[in-house]
Amino acid sequence: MTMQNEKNDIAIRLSGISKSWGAHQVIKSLDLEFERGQLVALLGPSGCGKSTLLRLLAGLETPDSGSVEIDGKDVTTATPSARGLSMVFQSYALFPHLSVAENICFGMQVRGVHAAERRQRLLDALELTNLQGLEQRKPAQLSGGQRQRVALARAIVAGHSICLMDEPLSNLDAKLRHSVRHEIRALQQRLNMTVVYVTHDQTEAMGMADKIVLMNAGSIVQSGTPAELYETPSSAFSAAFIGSPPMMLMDAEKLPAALRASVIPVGTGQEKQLIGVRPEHFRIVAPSSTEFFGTVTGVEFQGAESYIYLDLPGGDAIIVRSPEKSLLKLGDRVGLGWDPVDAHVFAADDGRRLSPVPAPSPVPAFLTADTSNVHSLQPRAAAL
Ligand SMILES: Nc1ncnc2c1ncn2[C@@H]1O[C@H](COP(=O)(O)OP(=O)(O)OP(=O)(O)O)[C@@H](O)[C@H]1O
Repeated sequence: MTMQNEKNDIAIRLSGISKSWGAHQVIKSLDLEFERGQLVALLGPSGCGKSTLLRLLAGLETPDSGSVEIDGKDVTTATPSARGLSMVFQSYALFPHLSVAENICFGMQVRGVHAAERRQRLLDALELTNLQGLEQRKPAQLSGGQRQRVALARAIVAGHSICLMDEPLSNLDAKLRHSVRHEIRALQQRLNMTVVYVTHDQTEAMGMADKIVLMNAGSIVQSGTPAELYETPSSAFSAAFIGSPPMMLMDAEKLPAALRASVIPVGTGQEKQLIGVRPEHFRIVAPSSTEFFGTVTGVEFQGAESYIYLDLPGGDAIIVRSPEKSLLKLGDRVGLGWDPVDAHVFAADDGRRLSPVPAPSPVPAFLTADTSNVHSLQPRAAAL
């Protein structure tokens, strides 16, 4: 890849961005790049600075220091309209007195886009967002999901390749959230848009994003693909934030010595540690085969799996995810174990990861397999 291409693949670059409100530093000297055509989720707990970061990107706030580059141009002090971005907010921000079509076309009209061009873009956006037939309705006559699709259509007709979204699904009920989430992802991929997507919902980020930027208290805690964050959390914070239920963190001192010794990395035995295991990686075994036990405090049947709530002798409580319908009852005592490769060790004081980062697993054979037969199938498929 040439230097020129490398530069072109970065849609947005933030360098040393800081922002304070009074004495409260909300964004702490942050560096971040957004690759073109990716959906990147800014994820983190309430108040960690996600929306502020998005507003700095949009030009709705100015950073105290650092720079914002879009498509290789410094836009740190540029107005929102000069940045060539579209935005979708949780509140939809639709004009109540305008119809769906008028809401979608409003920005184009203001910018003086020719009527025929406006009409064509409107028709395309209505089709992409599945809003045909609703053009004349007012926002009050639409469901929440339809209103959010109008907001999406408005972002699409703007024709910008970068779209910023701030919790666009949080006003929708759980079922609708799932379907609109799927629609947003499909649209983003179809139009090859660069989307920066703010959410505090890790399921949403895991399900939609090419990359997750996990934030806490104004800093980036970890960034990577959803699988990287899930499989190799860099800190106890990442481990406990990602996953539903998240990784279970147990005080290492309260676990049987043999179990502890099987996972603690050499040379780190002096400090207090937490051992993390994902709920699906616990094994329920016969009590006679282990020194590690738990007492059942609840069982939740979820259809495809069961969650078993257990109290551990040291006082920790854990959730075990079982792929079967569990027959365990309250008060049952069960033996527990895990495969050492599925345990993660963190420092108890600052939460940093102590266990080594495993080498990336080899690319599965089916992804590198000879694809000549795929090509040979194409003419046949075309003939059908
Ligand atoms: N205009 C403002 N004036 C003063 N403080 C502000 C302002 N905007 C945001 N803050 C503060 O900055 C911090 C970060 O806010 P921000 O909205 O970026 O967080 P967030 O991660 O998006 O949270 P949420 O998920 O709750 O929206 C919060 O403590 C908030 O109170």
